[in-house]
Amino acid sequence: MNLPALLASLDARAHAAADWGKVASYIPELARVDPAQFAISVVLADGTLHSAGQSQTRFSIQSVSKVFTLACTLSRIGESLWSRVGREPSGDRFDSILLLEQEQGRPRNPFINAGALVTTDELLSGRAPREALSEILGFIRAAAGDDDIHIDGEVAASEQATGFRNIALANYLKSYDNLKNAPEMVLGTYFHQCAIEMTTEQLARAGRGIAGLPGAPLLLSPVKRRRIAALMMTCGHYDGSGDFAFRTGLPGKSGVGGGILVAVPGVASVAVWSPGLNAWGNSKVGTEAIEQLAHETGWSVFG
Ligand SMILES: NC(=O)CC[C@H](N)C(=O)O
Repeated sequence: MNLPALLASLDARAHAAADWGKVASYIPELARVDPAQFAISVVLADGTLHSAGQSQTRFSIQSVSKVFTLACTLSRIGESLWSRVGREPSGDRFDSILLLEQEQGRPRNPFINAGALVTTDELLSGRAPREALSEILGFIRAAAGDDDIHIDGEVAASEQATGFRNIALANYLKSYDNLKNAPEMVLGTYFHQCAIEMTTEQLARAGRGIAGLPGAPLLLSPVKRRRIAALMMTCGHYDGSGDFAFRTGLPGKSGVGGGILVAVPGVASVAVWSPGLNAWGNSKVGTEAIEQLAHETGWSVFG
């Protein structure tokens, strides 16, 4: 397989796309992003990095951050997280409130917004938001081996001003006693973690540990990385998780900024970015590129 040529062909194919999908419009800063952009980066088990497209362009990782927050929270408190958050796909949109009432304020999984708010609440546990955020950023920087990874304050402020659904979710969780900290503190931390910006190269490197690549910084036990990857597979694309698994056979976590982090256990860590989204709120062209990559390489957790 000639990976550089394959990635170049994915870039060319992306730019031939008649329909890039629609950028997220509910966060004003993201609504301004040009959808006609594409980047893909792959780190292989031998440590080599291969990219095509705008792999030096920083984008808002949004919900891809939930993977790293979950890793930090599991490292901090371990299994007790699961008394407050489930591990089942929700079958609903990422920002849905529907099941929260039926299930007494215990979110289905850590990747839908309600579950991510609880996970962030655990990480916060009485500390100042700045401390929890520096733990998340510290984890990502160490995982990527790169300190030049930061939070875009304008994106965070933009979501803080308009994130009424998340504000509703946090208050609803609090009413069920499933937030320990004040909703404003949790929301502030969550909006800032979502506003971390990275290039696909940085994200692919940060995903090496979750993919279990040799030589990755040892930040996660094998059990934790397998569990995180299992949740990516079953819940990482919300109500589009089944479709993503069917099309790619790989665990992935998407964000409304158009990024997707994909783990090919023991083989590769992949990051793709294209800001236009499909109907589920996952990168449209990014998903198509991962589908094609999996098809051409034969990469799949199903052998
Ligand atoms: N799917 C996402 O990426 C959602 C993240 C976004 N910050 C939100 O909470 O709505």
